[in-house]
Order: sequence, then structure tokens, then C-alpha cells
Amino acid sequence: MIDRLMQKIDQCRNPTVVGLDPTYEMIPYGIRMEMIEKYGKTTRAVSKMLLCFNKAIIEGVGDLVPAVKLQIAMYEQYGLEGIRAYLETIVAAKKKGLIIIGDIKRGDIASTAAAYASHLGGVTIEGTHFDIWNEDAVTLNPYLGFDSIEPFLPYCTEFDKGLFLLVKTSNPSGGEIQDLIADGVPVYEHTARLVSQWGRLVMGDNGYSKIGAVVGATYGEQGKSLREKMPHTFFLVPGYGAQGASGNDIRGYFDRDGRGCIVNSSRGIIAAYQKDKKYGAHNFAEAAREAVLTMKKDLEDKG
Ligand SMILES: O=C(O)c1cc(=O)[nH]c(=O)n1[C@@H]1O[C@H](COP(=O)(O)O)[C@@H](O)[C@H]1O
Repeated sequence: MIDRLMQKIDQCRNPTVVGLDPTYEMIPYGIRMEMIEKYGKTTRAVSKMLLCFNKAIIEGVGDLVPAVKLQIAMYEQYGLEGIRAYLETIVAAKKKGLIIIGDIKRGDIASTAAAYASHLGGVTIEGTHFDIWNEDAVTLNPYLGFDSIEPFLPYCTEFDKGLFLLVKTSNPSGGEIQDLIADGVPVYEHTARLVSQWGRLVMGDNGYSKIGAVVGATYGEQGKSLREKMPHTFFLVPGYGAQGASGNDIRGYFDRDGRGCIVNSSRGIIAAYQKDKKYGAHNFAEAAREAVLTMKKDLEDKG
């Protein structure tokens, strides 16, 4: 998956990942009313809204970016119908040739982590195998240690899937735990060392592991030093745009060849039409496309 991702980034000449994290308020009024007319005030209606919105965004940006990331809570909050929108969005994005990152941030003891690993491995019922989720990679929380990650590894090899493990998160409070000093170094550096070590078990063909790290764009200095410490770990970088980071903040996250990370923006792209009065609600996909092109340009002179 990491080699496929790198190839897609090269093809698009763009390391931007579009975060498909729609909120109810982001859905243009016209789409909301259309679905409520058809399905009433139900979670089914919301599911249809989310899917309709996502499909238009995918159409609008699909040729410009290598991947999309879906934050699963945005869908799970609507129960079964929300999950339906999640799964159907993945089908639509796959049709467009996009790599799918399921932002599920799971972490559990080995026996139940094995069930979470179905996100990558599917399930087998009486000898018949089913792919349920169809993500190419998922995000995990590694703070439970290796036995919480290990159940996912066979699928990295067998089905060419990938993982992105939280190392240094973008949120303001992340440092309360991640920056604590243990044995003279911050906790997130210990995590980085472990993630690199585990990554050696599932190396891709181009120098990077199928186990990547989530490194927030909002902590530029730490991100830069992690790049030096983790030469074989691809970074998924959130925090661009709505959380305040820009291309300048993440200059040091790329390797010498200008590779080594993908940069996510969710609200900054999919809700771009709400920020710029020149777009009407019906132009939301066009606004998202414009936002991707602006972000691409900003990331281009990363040096
Ligand atoms: O794992 C993530 O993707 C993630 C890690 C992190 O440290 N910070 C972070 O913002 N994210 C996710 O990245 C996305 C950021 O959304 P925007 O701030 O709207 O661009 C959301 O889906 C977050 O859940």
C-alpha cells in the first residue's frame, strides 16, 4: 500500500489528502431538504446527504489527489445508516482510483484488536471470505503497545494494506502525555522509536514501511526532528488549514526527494465554500477543488 500510495502521489504530483469528514451543517441546504423530503427526518436521510455530498467532492477533486481519509466518527454518530454512508463513500472513492485511509484510531488488547483488524483483513464466514470495509490503510493508537498492533500486520503483507500510528498528534492537549519526559526523552519519541522498529517487519519496496506515523502539522520542530529519526516511516500529517498549519510549518517533514508524507486537510477543503462568499452552496465541489489546488501550490515549494 505504501508503494501504491507513493506512486499515486507521484502521478498527481500532490501529497494532499482530502479528509471526508462532513458535518450535518456542511451539507448544503438544498441537499438536506431533498433527502428529508424523500426519507423524512431520519438517519437514512442523513446517510443519503453524506453520500451525496461526498460523491460530489470525490468527483470534484478525485483527479487531483492520491487519497482520501474518512474519519469514522463522522459516520458512526448516525448508527447503521451512517456506517452505510461510510462504506458507500469508500466504494465511490475506490471507483475513482483513490487510496482509502480509514481514520478509525483503534487500539485494544490483542484478542479484541484482532476483531478490529477486520477493517483490513475482512471476515470469513463458514469458509467464505468477505471484505467488509475496503480501506487501504487505517489509523491506530499505538499507546497500548505492540500486541494491539500485531493482529493487523498479517494483512499488511497478505493484502498489501497499511497502518498509520499516532505518534505526535496535532491537538493542543496532546503534549499533556506525549511530551512528558521519560528516561530523558519525550514520550512521543519513545513511541516513534517503537513505530520505526515495528515498521521494519513490513517494509515496502521504496524505502518506506507499510507502518506509517501520524505527525501533526501543528508542531513543526518536533515533526522535523521526527523525520530525521524515522527515515523509513511515511508520515500522515493532519492539522493543515482549519487547525492553523500551512506549508511553511511542515517543510521539514519531507525527505530529501520531497517525499515522505501526505498532508490531510478536511474542513479546509470540503467546507471551503462556506468560507469564501464567491461560492454559493451549489458550488461546494468547485470550491473544494480550488482549495485543493491552492494547498497543492502551497506544498509545492516545500524545498
Ligand atoms: O489521525 C488523524 O487523522 C488525526 C490525528 C491528529 O493528530 N490530528 C487530527 O486532526 N487528525 C484527524 O485529521 C482530521 C483533521 O481535520 P481538519 O482539522 O478539519 O483538517 C480529522 O479527521 C482528525 O480526526
